[in-house]
Amino acid sequence: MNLQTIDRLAYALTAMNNAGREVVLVTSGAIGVGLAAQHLTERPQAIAEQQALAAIGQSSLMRLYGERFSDYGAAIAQLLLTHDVFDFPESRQHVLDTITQLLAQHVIPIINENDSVATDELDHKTTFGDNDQLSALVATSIDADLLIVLSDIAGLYDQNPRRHPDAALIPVVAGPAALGQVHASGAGSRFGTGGMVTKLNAARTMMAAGKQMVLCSGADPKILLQVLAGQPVGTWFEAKEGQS
Ligand SMILES: Nc1ncnc2c1ncn2[C@@H]1O[C@H](COP(=O)(O)OP(=O)(O)O)[C@@H](O)[C@H]1O
Ligand SMILES: N[C@@H](CCC(=O)OP(=O)(O)O)C(=O)O
Repeated sequence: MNLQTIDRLAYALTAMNNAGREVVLVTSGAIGVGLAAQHLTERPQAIAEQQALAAIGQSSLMRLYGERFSDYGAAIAQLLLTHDVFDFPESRQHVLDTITQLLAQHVIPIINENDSVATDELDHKTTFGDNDQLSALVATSIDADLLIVLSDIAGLYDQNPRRHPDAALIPVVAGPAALGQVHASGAGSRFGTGGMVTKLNAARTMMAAGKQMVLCSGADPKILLQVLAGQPVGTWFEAKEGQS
């Protein structure tokens, strides 16, 4: 676990919250923290083992967030969601009502997939759903102005920079037609799951809802403050051509 990054994330999100922004955090990490707790170095293949690790890791992850956010004086809450919550209007509405209440009370909702009850239906197949899509689903459902995706990479490149050192960062992708031209592939690290493909799916969801998304490095979460200041960091996905 990268405690310094979590600390900086808590700092940046609290600063945003204090400035009057409504902040919702979608976080991964349950399985990763579970792996560390069980002294494992590789993610197991079996779904049941991964679900058990998520159950172990999620509570530690939240304890950590709880400590860090309270250091900065922010209150947090946990929501664990599965994709089907959004398929049923009543359950979707209950989730939205909960988030609305939390935001009204200046509490920062922290959302992860409820990995231990997630099934292998939908597009989960042999793996869990990805938090890139979940974050886009949440962002569009709550009518968020902006989705910021913090990744292990500085943004979208014209080809996978792990394989092509001469790859160039794409600062803006304006509209679905431009997104259609982009090449991307799967996960870049041992712990990442979806790779760029799932991030582009998230961007597609945001664009379809007429919303912006920024993809940037999560190495130093203070980058969030730069994004909100409109600085040209990472890749900005605009809903339409000519918006940036
Ligand atoms: N065109 C591309 N631009 C940037 N990254 C790419 C691209 N194609 C594939 N990737 C890979 O996607 C990875 C990011 O996805 P992933 O590892 O799942 O990240 P995270 O853990 O942040 O969700 C990058 O580290 C990189 O290896
Ligand atoms: N819900 C899972 C992670 C899902 C996921 O999208 O992971 P990642 O690709 O690391 O963002 C967890 O908390 O471990």
